Amino acid sequence: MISVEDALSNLFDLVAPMGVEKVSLRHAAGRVLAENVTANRSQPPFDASSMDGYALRQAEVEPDAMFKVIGEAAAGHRFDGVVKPGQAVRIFTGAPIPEGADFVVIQEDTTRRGDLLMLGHDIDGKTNIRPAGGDFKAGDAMDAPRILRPADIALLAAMNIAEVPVHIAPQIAIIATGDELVQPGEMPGPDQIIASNTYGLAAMLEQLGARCRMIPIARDTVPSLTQAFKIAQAADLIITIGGASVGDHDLVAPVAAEMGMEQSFYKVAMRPGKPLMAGMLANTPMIGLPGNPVSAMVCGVVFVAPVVRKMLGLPAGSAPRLSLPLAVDLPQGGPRAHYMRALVKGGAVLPEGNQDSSLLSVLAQADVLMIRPAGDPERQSGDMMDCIAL
Ligand SMILES: Nc1nc2c(c(=O)[nH]1)N[C@H]1C(S)=C(S)[C@@H](COP(=O)(O)OP(=O)(O)OC[C@H]3O[C@@H](n4cnc5c(N)ncnc54)[C@H](O)[C@@H]3O)O[C@H]1N2
Ligand code: MOO
Repeated sequence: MISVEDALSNLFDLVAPMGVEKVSLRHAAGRVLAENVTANRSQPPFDASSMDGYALRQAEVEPDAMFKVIGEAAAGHRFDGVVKPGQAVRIFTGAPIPEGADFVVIQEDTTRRGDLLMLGHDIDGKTNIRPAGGDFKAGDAMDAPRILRPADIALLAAMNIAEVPVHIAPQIAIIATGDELVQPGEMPGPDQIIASNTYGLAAMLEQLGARCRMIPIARDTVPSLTQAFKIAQAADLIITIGGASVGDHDLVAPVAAEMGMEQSFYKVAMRPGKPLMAGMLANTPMIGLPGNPVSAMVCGVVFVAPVVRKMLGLPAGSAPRLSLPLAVDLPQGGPRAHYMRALVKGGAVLPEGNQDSSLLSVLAQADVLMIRPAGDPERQSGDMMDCIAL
């Protein structure tokens, strides 16, 4: 049995970041930027008015000063002439500042009659001009890697980057194993249940940006599992669920071995999730998750999601932690790290009463996984605990 940390580091050794493809900006949200990109232009590309008003010379601003309005500058339509002493140009937000002007008086501070403009008495020193390149300059970079958020998409658009280099989404094959399983929506026999954790895992990994393919359920026979592995082999990562333990029908390890899998490790000192295995099947990394629904989902959070993040080009690291005070006292922990389903109440973390690894209802209402390291001592209410948000 190896530690969670060693298991994760072994898993990172099995995978490499995916290659790069260009996608249109419209399809880049949520993808991982793969190369630094640089702005094709500056924004704003010219000194621009930030208000509706009049462009003139700041040196001439004083109470009751009079100007002659000689033209208009609107967004998309600059004023071509030069503003000379005693002159002003009607200007609107977003318009280029005309040559000669260095100040915009907002229209609320003016009185206009025909071509004549008179300033009011309370004009402050704010120029109301956005300088050229004040947002970003041509050549400014957005650095990779980076998960592109909506604000990044807006920035890339303003930089006039219509095609974005992103990491190719890994294709993940998910194999459920077991004679007892049917797909959601099917009619289960009297001894059967519905495959659930495969769906939870696919949702988790697709949310990160992977593409998941549900392989037909492998039955508890060597030919059926062999067939499932063959179908899955074109994927970038194979995940099996179930059949990982020591029972007579737990065939994942022997069948994978028969097919030439180079095992990286088997069994991790954690609960739930002990019978986790991983290795290379031909050239495809494979992770075998335990079948208990909560075990598979916890292993998804602790191991598979970080592996997928590495494949997506993000830094290899464990799931992000937050630190929360414990709401209750806890007796000494066991020899395996315990990833406890827990609620967050009033800012404190409260482990749920029943930690059985079959209880999806408990997992679904949990806010965090609270981590008790292997050999954790007795804990008092108020002790700070590492948690992973769910
Ligand atoms: N003698 C021992 N028995 C078990 C041990 C052990 O160390 N010694 N470990 C236990 C632990 S811990 C776990 S976890 C399970 C893992 O077993 P498997 O990975 O072989 O999983 P299965 O036996 O196939 O299934 C376990 C359980 O989960 C249900 N299951 C399986 N796949 C799915 C699915 N896709 N969706 C929903 N539910 C699924 C399955 O019906 C079983 O109820 O082994 C313990 N036993
Ligand atoms: O480790 Mo099992 O995954 O405890 O239920």
